[in-house]
Amino acid sequence: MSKRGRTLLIDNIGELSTQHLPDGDGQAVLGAGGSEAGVMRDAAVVLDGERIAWVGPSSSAPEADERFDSAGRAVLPGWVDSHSHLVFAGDRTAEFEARMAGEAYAAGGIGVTMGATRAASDDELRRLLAARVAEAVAGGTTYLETKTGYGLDVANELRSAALAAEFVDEVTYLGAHLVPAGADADEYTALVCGDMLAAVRPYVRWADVFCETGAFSEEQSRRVLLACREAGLGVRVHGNQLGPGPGVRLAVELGAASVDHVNFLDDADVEALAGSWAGWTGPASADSAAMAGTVATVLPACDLSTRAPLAPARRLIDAGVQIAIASNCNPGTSYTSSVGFCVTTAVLQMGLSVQEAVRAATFGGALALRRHVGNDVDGQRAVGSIAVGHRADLHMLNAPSATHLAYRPGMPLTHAVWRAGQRVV
Ligand SMILES: N=CN[C@@H](CCC(=O)O)C(=O)O
Ligand SMILES: [Zn+2]
Repeated sequence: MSKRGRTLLIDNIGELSTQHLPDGDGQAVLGAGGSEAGVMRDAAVVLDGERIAWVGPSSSAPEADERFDSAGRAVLPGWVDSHSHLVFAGDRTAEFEARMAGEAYAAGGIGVTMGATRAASDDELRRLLAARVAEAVAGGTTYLETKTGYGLDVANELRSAALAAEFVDEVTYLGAHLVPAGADADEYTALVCGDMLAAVRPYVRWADVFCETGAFSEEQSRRVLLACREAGLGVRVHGNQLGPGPGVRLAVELGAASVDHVNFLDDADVEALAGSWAGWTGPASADSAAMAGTVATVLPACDLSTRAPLAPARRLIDAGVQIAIASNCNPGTSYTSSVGFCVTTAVLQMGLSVQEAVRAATFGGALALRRHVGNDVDGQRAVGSIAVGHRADLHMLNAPSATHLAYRPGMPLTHAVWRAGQRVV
């Protein structure tokens, strides 16, 4: 084994959920009940600096500089949280209480957080961001996306993007989150496509649009997504959250990497999403990122917190759609960064097997961010699965199997976390 960094052998792993399924997408196998593709028993992993250097049976593991005895615990890839909104100040407890008393969620609450965020100093936002990222890591998240979207003018969207880039792995431009009160919708859309986009562009890899009644129409959303794509950003969509609508079909039409929420889907939406995956031959093929379709990202904590019908994750998987599970951490609809809680809910309430849910929150998130492949390409390694050459992002549970995530809901099962080879929990 090459000695590029200090090596660490993690052995006696009772159950290793690699989520590495090179011969196909694996979802059908995982859903078949009992079969566990991508899972090894009595396994070991060797980390070499930031990368995974070896994966195999514990009994034949090579020696390393240091050793960590897992004592039979389960190990998964670190969570890949592909959808969050962490750049904000203030909270919306009163809105949440009103919702629990029967009021429906509406997009307008975003304006409340916009006001608090604009009023906060850079240092205050930095402190809040650092605390939120630390909470996510403590729960096993090792790769994190976050969005702008509570600035909603050029200066504050730029500030949000720049601050986010200091703290997270991927930043998404969400100037098209809400038309600020008093602004003309078409003029604001033009700003989002023009000066605002130019300002944030150096800090962001993605653009997103809230395509929903009360936010941005199909036509406005298309304009924003096309302008952002033209500027070299990958695109994604908040769609079909509050009711049936054009979000999913627009996302597929424009080759979005993901459409997120997907609570209200008709047959045509599911067919469009499935069709986007028709030419995909799985994670191992050379053109795996280029051929990937539109991931449907489900947000179980948001569904519970807004009392929305749960997104039809089971139906999507059965139709051949690749799904992700993410936290959607934000002050309005989902004030939690616990991906573990989302996985638990997906198993208990959405009909996913444990390995399907773990896969969606690891490999699925990576796929939604197009980081599921790559071996030091552009300085990036694959995340979301455990295989040689991938980034050494591991989540060890204080439990013998991932099943305990659902079997022991709400328990603090995170025992240790390595991010890019560094022990962070
Ligand atoms: N739906 C749009 N955006 C957020 C909610 C934002 C808010 O209410 O502050 C979401 O993903 O749920
Ligand atoms: Zn969101």
